[in-house]
Amino acid sequence: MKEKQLTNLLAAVVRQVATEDVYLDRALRDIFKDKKVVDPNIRRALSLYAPFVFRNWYALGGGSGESIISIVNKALEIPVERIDGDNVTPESPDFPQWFIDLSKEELGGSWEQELIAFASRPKRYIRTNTMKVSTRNLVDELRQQMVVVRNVPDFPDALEVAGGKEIFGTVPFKAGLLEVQDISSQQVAPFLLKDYKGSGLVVDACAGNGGKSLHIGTLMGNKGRIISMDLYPQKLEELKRRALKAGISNIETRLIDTTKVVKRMYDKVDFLLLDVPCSGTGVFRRNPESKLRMTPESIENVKQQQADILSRYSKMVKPGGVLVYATCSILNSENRGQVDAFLSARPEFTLEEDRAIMPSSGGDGFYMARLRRK
Ligand SMILES: C[S@@+](CC[C@H](N)C(=O)[O-])C[C@H]1O[C@@H](n2cnc3c(N)ncnc32)[C@H](O)[C@@H]1O
Repeated sequence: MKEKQLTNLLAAVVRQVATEDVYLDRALRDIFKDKKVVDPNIRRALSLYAPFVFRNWYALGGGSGESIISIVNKALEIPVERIDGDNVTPESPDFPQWFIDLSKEELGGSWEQELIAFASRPKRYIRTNTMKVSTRNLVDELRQQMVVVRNVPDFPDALEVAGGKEIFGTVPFKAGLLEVQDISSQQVAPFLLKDYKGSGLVVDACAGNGGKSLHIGTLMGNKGRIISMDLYPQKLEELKRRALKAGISNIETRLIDTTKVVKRMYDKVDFLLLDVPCSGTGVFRRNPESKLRMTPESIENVKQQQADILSRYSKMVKPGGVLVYATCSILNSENRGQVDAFLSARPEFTLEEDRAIMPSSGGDGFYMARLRRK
């Protein structure tokens, strides 16, 4: 009876994601709410099997005409303990052939190791909001809430969530004592502010919901000035809500509704972050369903946006100022390739340092480059 329920619910989630373009997180959240799935074993099984199906989509027959129910049945043949224990290492990467070819071209000899790394479950990380609490006290508070966390070597403000109660329901989360943020993404704000000495205008020009802006605000100790920009007002509204909750008050938001918004800032910015839209090829572990939607055209399209943003927004940087270009892609053509093309067109910038974090390191695939205007 329970098996039947699990099969039906899993098939419903997979169908929604595969055929209706719904995000996996969203489909799971909706099914937990709408269908009132109360049995904790079924909830747990669904949240393990649904991402597993998409991490192994092609191996299970997706993309070659197999029915959803047959894909789901094949996945459910694998015992839940194996999926939970992260023990399923595929023999080959689970991607369409065109992406495998592209990865060989872009990543060289390490392509297979990196694509296979996406088969494991993502680790979950949080960042202490040091404006409100020390990491040590946060660990105590989370333990009282039955959340199992461990310290992360070399990242004093980061914790890995190893199990226990779901973090979103806890008192420390509701009180804004922490942010959920991948360990790779946590490297960007310190990379941007490496030479920040307590003064200078900081702009996060592709700020989205504010993951990086909040970290920047925290590192600046709520002093100085950050302008967070984006094309979408609803994202900036969410950023403001999160900043309020986190107790960060040095962020000002600015909607890019005309080209003038950026032009007005030419030559004014000391630290500019361009966390540009990208293919998301570094975060397949977290969003395994995104490989079903990606096409060669969508990647080309996003590369044009990156080049355009780099070319126009870099004019905001003042002489002597810093520009950090970041993506959550593993493709060289979106990363160092973009930076090199930019540098040859704009010799007034020099590259100080760049860092490519690959998925085999355990976190999301990420790239960041710090350039300085002469
Ligand atoms: C990778 S996401 C940023 C994530 C965000 N920085 C964070 O840490 O949560 C890229 C963002 O760029 C925004 N965007 C896309 N095109 C843009 C443009 N031309 N100018 C500014 N923002 C843009 C998107 O709306 C999206 O929020």
